[in-house]
Amino acid sequence: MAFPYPEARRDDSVIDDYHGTKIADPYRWLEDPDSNETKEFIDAENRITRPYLDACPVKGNINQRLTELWNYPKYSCPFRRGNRYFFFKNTGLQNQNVLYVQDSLDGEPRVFLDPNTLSEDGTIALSGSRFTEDGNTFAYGLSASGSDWITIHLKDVATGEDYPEVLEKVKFASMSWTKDNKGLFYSRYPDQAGKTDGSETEVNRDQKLCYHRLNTPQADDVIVVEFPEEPLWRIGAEVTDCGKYLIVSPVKDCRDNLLFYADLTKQPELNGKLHLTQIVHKFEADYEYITNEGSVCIFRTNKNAPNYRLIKIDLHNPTENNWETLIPEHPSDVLDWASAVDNDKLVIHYVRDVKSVLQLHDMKSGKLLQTFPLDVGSVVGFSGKKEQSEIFYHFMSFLSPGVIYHVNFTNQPYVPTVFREVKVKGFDASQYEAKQIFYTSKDGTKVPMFIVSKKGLQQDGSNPALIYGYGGFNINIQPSFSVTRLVFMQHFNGVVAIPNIRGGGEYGERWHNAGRLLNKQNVFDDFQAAAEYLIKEKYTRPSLITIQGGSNGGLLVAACINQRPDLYGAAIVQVGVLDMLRFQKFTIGHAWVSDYGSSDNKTQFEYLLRYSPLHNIQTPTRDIQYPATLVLTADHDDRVVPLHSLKFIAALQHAARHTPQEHPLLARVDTKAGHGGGKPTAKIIDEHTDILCFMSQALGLEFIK
Ligand SMILES: O=C(NCC(=O)N1CCC[C@H]1C(=O)O)OCc1ccccc1
Repeated sequence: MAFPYPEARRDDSVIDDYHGTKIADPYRWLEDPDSNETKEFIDAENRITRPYLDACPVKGNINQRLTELWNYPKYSCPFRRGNRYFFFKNTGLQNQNVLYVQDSLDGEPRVFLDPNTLSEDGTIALSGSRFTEDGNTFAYGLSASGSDWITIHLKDVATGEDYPEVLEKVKFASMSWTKDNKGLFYSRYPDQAGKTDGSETEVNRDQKLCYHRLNTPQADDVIVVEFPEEPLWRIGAEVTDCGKYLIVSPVKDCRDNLLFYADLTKQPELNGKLHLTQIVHKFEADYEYITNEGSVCIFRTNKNAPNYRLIKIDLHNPTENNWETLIPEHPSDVLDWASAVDNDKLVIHYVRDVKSVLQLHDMKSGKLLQTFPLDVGSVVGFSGKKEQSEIFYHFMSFLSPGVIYHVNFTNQPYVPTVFREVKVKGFDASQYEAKQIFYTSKDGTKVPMFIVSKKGLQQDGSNPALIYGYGGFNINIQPSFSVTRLVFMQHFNGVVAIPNIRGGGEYGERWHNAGRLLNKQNVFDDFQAAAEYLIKEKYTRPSLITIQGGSNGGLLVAACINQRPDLYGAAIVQVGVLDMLRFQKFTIGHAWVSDYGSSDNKTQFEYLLRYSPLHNIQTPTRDIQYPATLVLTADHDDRVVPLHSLKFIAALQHAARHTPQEHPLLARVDTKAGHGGGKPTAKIIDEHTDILCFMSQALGLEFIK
């Protein structure tokens, strides 16, 4: 079916010079989100995509099943603040989760904050929140249309009334109250010319750490930390459990941070710049504050420990040769997070071959006290505090949406009890199976992969497969429950495959380093080898494979269809990073150089040019054409600005015009939506309906009732 793709103007006068190499960028004009020409291009793309998706004969069935299965109650772990309990709940199809408050764990829940009342279409979302130590004041961020920008609001917990002030120009902010409950530290950007609603592309720079006193205007806030000579740094800050110190952790990209601390008892007035003592002087590792006993702080770090370890740093003598190891690096398990509980214990989450392990350790000695039993899956939620004698944790797997466990430390032995178990109407987990296999990648590396499907599927190559990948930024893709994948398995006999490709953090820093900078091609090789494994083992065949990824995963999918268009039947490229020569010029893109490098560096430019999706588009021939490809983005995505997707689809459609390319190459550009965070349920279901419709249409998949 030849498509009348929009004819996007090609401005051949735009030629960039990278270290002597000339690179054309004919769709540079698509980088202006506000030009009429860009808006018309977006409308033209949606005008061909919408009818194609709506023509899907089983769209109604797909949408109905997604909606039915989605409609199960979702809960967060309860958490205690002051003398109240709180928890998030979604009855099933609510656009945004609702925050409830109880006077006791089995008290009658009352709505505390319902973001659904803040907008008709659910596009106002809660994004970050912090209670004061006494639990009487609640700071919360609101984001609109999926943007990373938030406004901070302050609510009196007892009355539910908001204080008058609203804190603006906040993004990538840590919020941390002083223990006197009178104010909070937060990070903000300076006022900038032009709009800041998330549809702009200007670089985020010059972030400051401020202190806000409750019930005063933001204009009176004080800049307490800034690094004016480092405009790209983001400033993390956290008041220690004891309230005496402020830990300040600047980060310049997406890994490694410095460490400073301020003794708040020596500068309690907080009316100017804080005096900082520097602890870590080089960007060479991650350091994350866990808790402290007096001046001795516990940090999680990968310094000399690629699988991470816990160390103790005495703020009174913080030089590295005085650091002590509290919990040494495990030879294979990755120390993913740690949390102080019950005054003298640490709950520690490990990732072992991509599966969760949850342990209790003695805070003083580091000694293992107990391992909490878990099925194969992930701990996706946790609540507990140093001074509290109970914890909750939320377990999830491919086939279970969630069990919340409760552990009370007031009596031995510490036995987890089921606090809440959620069932999904119309889903019988016993009909499905999830397994983990290890396959061999191009360079011989063993890569784990989860394979989930109906039990008893014939391995005769006749099943459609959906391969999802990410592959970057030290992110672990652990088992999770997905209604959309359930519909694909139940109604298309689909096989869902999740390869844990390099670039992620599944095997610590080594795995991350093996998939970034000049090793990035390993990520694509791993993903392509996953498809080849599924074909060889007769789970599926190329024309029935869909590959899917978002953001860095969108880069993965787009690079893979450029490199191996023959291997797949369909490709879903969500909010992808697709112009690898220019990503650092927009919003927070400069932070990604830790994984990608930068075209400003000659060696890295030459490497980036070899895989950048926008710069490696092939011309389809009779023998080899692109798989059916759907590129998705949205107008308020200020994490990965939509220009990546717009330039890519324009170039792809241009390459395909007047060639034997028959499979559709389409773009779906949503409005009042962003990178994904905070997306209302209605929009998520619409988007997933479209994705399954695209797969069904493109691969000719029959819907099994
Ligand atoms: O840019 C990122 N993270 C990396 C990111 O979002 N990436 C990296 C590549 C594209 C996109 C993605 O994969 O989602 O985070 C910015 C941030 C958020 C919160 C606090 C501090 C800093």
